[in-house]
Amino acid sequence: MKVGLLQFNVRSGDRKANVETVTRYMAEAREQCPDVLVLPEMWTTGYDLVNLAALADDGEPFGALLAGWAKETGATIVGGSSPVGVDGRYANTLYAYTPEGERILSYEKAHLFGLMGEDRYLSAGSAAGNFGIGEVPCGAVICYDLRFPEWIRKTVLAGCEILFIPAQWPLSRLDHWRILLQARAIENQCYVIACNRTGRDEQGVAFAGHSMVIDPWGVLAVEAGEEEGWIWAEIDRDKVERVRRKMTVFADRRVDLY
Ligand SMILES: NC(=O)CCC(=O)C(=O)O
Repeated sequence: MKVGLLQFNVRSGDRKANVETVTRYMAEAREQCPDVLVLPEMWTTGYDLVNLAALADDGEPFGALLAGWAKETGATIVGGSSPVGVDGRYANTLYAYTPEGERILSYEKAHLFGLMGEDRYLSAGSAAGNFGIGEVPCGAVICYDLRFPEWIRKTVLAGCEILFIPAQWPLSRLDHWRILLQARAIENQCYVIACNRTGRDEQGVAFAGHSMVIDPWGVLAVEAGEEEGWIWAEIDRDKVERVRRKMTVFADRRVDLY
């Protein structure tokens, strides 16, 4: 499975510019014959939460754009997230689409990040983000969800060999980003595919980039720097099976204790 992660400088409040950027990169991705493409968190609008009512959509055209790119590239798209509003309730929502343009996941971020104002403007989701890419069981969480191992373990116990994590994670906590991603991969013995944004927002906050793919043994398969663009990795599903067989963490859990 060939996976591409796109990190770019998301323009706050400028949906048109962000869509243009991704459209340009999708044309580039097609040349790579990808299986899966991943986008960052809140890539359509950034964190312009004060203007949420004007910027959010009801799932369209966000969904139609992703479905179109999935068909155009022939890849499953794990489409990062966007503010989606229904009945005056807004959620940080992740969609995924098959290459045929069928939606296979709608996941709402479960843990709202107060330091970026999410708790004041957004509603939290409460359903786990399990889905499948063909026969491969996958899961997804969004950014701050990464700090909640219980939530991710629940997703993995429901069946997950590849965990996707779109993010807008600041450069000032790059060490947390890397350590937590590796820990989630090691403890859950699954691939972690984490796609972060780059650049600075309008308040001058710098974002880390450093999108990465980590294998089920915790080894970095690929890691971006801070520059914009695609990074690519090959996922070997057998590796998950080998690691889980070698070290029987799931069978060894003390479910009588916790
Ligand atoms: N967008 C987010 O959820 C950011 C989370 C974050 O920065 C953290 O340190 O956690």
